[in-house]
Amino acid sequence: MLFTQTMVSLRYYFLALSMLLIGIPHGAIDHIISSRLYDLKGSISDQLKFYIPYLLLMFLMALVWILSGIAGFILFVIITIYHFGQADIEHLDLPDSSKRVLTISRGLMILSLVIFVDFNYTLPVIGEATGVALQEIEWLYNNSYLLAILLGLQHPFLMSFLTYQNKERFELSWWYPVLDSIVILFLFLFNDPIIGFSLYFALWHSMGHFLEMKDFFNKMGESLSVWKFYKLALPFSSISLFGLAFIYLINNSFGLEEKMVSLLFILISVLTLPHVLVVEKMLKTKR
Ligand SMILES: CC1=C(/C=C/C(C)=C/C=C/C(C)=C/C=O)C(C)(C)CCC1
Ligand SMILES: [Fe+2]
Repeated sequence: MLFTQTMVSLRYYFLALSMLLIGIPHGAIDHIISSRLYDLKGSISDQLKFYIPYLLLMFLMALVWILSGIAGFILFVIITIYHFGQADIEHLDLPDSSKRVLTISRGLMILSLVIFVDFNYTLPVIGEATGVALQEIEWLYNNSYLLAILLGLQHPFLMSFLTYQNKERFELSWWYPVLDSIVILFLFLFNDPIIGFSLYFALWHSMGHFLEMKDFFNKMGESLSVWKFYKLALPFSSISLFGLAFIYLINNSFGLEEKMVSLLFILISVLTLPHVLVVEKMLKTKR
């Protein structure tokens, strides 16, 4: 119990550390990836070819949130499911149809676990962001833990089924991805959602992305060491961190935890839309 309480009191440090070490940097080299993808040089017109669409997409996402919290949230749910699923499933040697199923199933598992394992905490946060008091929808509230378990369990099941069916492609290790999906399920079921999310975001999502980027650089005849990665990510990571610190300070003086987390949540989603499209293009090009 004491251990759990200590962990919960430290959860925002966990989240900050995970975002600082890799969550933010993994998106902060989108401009470098794009310059390789679209063969952009240092000229102003080439730079604008990246920044205008990228910023426009961020603006668009912010606009959706402003116009309708629920529309912003639904769009974000779709993007997150796809992006989390894709980043984890892409490297598996499976037929495209199985990959598509597993991408959705994986993203659905992770997002549902984040949202439903501790709905007393997350539903008010989402309620604050969307303006819809989800925590007052009785059916949802009463069945949250069941939803977490069902939407969580479907993934290891589908994964076992589809990897076993293709086991000749994996030789002895068809069950590795199954084990991996069970580890994630347990990671979330027995943890605070913020801690579960931080660990998943740093150790699976961002790490997987880093390896894909490294691979992408190699295919382009360049290298990407950890050191080079951080150096390239430094400018935009610093900007994001200053922004976050600023919001944190402002909110702290008004002091409302739900408001702060929900704002963080909206910001993540604004940054995520263009990022997802860059990653999508990178993965398609790599094939
Ligand atoms: C619901 C919810 C959260 C979910 C965050 C998500 C789902 C982030 C997705 C990020 C992506 C897709 C990044 C891509 O690189 C938080 C912030 C943990 C706080 C508690 C409520
Ligand atoms: Fe990502």
